Amino acid sequence: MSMKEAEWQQEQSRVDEVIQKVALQMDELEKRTGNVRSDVVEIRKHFWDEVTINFSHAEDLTETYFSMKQQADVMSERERSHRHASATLGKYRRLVQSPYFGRIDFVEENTEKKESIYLGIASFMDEENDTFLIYDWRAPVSSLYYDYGPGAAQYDTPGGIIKGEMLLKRQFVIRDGQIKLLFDTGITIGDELLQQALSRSADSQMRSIVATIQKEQNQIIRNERSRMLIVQGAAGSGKTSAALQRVAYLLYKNRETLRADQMVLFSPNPLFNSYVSTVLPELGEENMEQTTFQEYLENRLGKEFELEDPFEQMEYILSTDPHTEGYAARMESIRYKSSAAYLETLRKYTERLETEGMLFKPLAFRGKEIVSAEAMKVRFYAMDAQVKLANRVVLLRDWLLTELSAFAKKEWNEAWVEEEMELLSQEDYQRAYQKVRKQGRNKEMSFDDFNMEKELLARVIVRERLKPVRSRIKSLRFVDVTKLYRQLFDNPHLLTELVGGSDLVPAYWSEISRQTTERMDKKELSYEDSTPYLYLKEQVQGFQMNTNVRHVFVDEAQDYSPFQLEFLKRLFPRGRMTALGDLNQAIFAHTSVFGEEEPLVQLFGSEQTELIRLTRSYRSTREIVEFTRGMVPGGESIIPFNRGGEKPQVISVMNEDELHEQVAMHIEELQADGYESIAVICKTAAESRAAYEALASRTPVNLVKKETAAFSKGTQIIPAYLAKGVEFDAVILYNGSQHQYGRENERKLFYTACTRAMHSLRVFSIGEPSFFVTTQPQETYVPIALVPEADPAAPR
Ligand SMILES: Nc1ncnc2c1ncn2[C@@H]1O[C@H](COP(=O)(O)OP(=O)(O)OP(=O)(O)O)[C@@H](O)[C@H]1O
Repeated sequence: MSMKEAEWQQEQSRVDEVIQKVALQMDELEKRTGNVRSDVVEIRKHFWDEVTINFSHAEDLTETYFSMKQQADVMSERERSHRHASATLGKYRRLVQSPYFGRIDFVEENTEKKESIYLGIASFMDEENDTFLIYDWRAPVSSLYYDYGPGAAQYDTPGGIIKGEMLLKRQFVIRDGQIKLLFDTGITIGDELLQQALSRSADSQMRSIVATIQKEQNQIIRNERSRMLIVQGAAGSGKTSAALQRVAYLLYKNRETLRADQMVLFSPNPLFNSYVSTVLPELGEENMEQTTFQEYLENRLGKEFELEDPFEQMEYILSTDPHTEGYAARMESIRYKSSAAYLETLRKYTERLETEGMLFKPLAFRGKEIVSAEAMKVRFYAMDAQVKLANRVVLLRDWLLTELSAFAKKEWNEAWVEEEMELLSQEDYQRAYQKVRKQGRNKEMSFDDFNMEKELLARVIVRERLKPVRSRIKSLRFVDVTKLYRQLFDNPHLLTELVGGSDLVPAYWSEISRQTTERMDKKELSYEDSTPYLYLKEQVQGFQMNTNVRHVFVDEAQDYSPFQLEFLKRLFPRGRMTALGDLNQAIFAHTSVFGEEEPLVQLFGSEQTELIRLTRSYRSTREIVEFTRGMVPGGESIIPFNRGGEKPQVISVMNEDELHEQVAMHIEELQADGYESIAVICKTAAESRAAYEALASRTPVNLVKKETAAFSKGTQIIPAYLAKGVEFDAVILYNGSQHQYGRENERKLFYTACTRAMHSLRVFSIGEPSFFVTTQPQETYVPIALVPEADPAAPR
């Protein structure tokens, strides 16, 4: 037996031994959870048997309360331990299949003892001698595996840095308890394993990457120093993967203090949420909260306005002829309203409102004015100017509530109240009467007194009718935020003054103003107006904050305006932020925060900010990276992971019919080659729909829309902006012609679409391909021109 075989056998016997021990503990735990489960069921069934119920006297009531509480506590404790045991069981089930993926032998400085550390997705302890048979990949010592090769090495622990020497670094692939692959490796996590991981077929769901985390990704995962961590990484460089492993790491490291619901991920679309939702459960952790910025806006403004979403905005930009009237103004409007300059304008505007210009809506009831807008204004500006705008609004609210009470008092004796009293239905009367009785009891009034009863009934009626006014006051709706925002567009002098001179007013301002007010008249807000509007609203009505959240992850951060990130910072004042993005995939027309690093760094200040760059691209084959990297500035620094495949094909056809015939043929060819996830990526939703209609009769395909919640199996037809963050085995770019992608501002969208491909990329075009393709070096792709077949009858 060779040395290698002997080692292999030794390792296999260790695997067998560990699995046996895990299985044993699993059995015990299963029995225990079974018991706890039946306990919980029993307690639920007999909950009321154990509770003493007696409502006759005050003491009995107290006893009943404590008796119920005790039962509820017992039950929730059992439920908690049941939940915990089920989670552990889930981990053990995974461990018996594949207990670990790595081993390091390490000798700590100044000691002679060599320790072999095996790494898996969860720790496992030998109960007989209290030693770890498997270390969790997130344990402090495990970072040695990701950061070093054999030689001098060190790792951080809560007690300080531990130095020593790594003697061995070994990797395993274990499936169903059998070692399938075993090798010793140097500094990087073996290319062989990574090759294996990356040559697999793309899934409709993302997978965890714990066995092959790269050194620079490990820095993202374990970073705990900075308040703001910016990750700028090429397409497919593992930003999303690193972010998700980071969530798992933080949950492990801070397991006593941090819960999954204290972390929130902002993702590009709902489809993406479902795509990444399996990674954390696979690692034995609960999913963090997931949302989109649009969902947040809807939640805050959806009742007041019909909000345009970012995809509708994209559709407009991409499918409208740039010569159309109003197009240039809209583009400028999007650019300006998403810029830091506009944020500054709004800041100045609110500063100005501190001394003048607040607008209020009068309070009225049955045609009578309770408080006029003017009176509110006078009262507002009579307050101490040092008090912040939003705080003054709260003071005004309190004053309005007292004014309302005074008004109500005067209404009690009005004729309409008497009339209503007479018209009260039996049911309403009873209800009002009950209320009166309740109040009467508190005030110890005699109900024989008819007049008193009448007066109380009148009060109830007035209070009921004034409810909408009261709720208007309480929710601060007496401030006319809509008009305050509109003023910026209704009054050209105001903007000139705020920006500091007419030469600084954005181009097309009068057209921008017309478009904005026209929309607002219809109770609509464009996507570019929603965040600024909400910002102004919060400046005057006070900020809503979420102090529960500790970590905010912003994926595809390049699609956020400086405005939006500023917003997220305010919204989560106790949260650290991890912003992951790729400037080259900034598909929106607005200014990107990743455009320059400066504004992003300024968000928390350079002291509290750290920037990590990822330049290795793992998703696509070397050929696809070599073809696509030339499309974007700085692309030459993108390093492909060395995994080969076919060169991208660029196929030109004559017309739509031919396009559909060819695309359908290629889908079938790719399927025959074993590719399971195939995407036909289109420019817009409109083009996707047309492609679907033409292709569905030729081959089975699914149409992905913005509402689609999860991918179904098979071939997807999808607009490029919804394919963000997602990947496919093979990508067919539906029509990458010069006609479709001839504008410079479509470059990033085109690049984003092409970089979704893992193994195969085919770009079709009706007629000449886009200049994004034809400007690439000839040797990076295979051009195929399908010209009409020559007529055999024609003379040669
Ligand atoms: N260390 C790794 N080991 C194995 N696979 C990896 C590793 N890092 C990244 N990958 C794989 O590379 C692919 C791209 O990763 P991911 O989606 O996280 O990249 P991204 O930077 O977010 O991409 P994009 O910006 O293009 O959306 C995924 O299939 C992921 O599993």
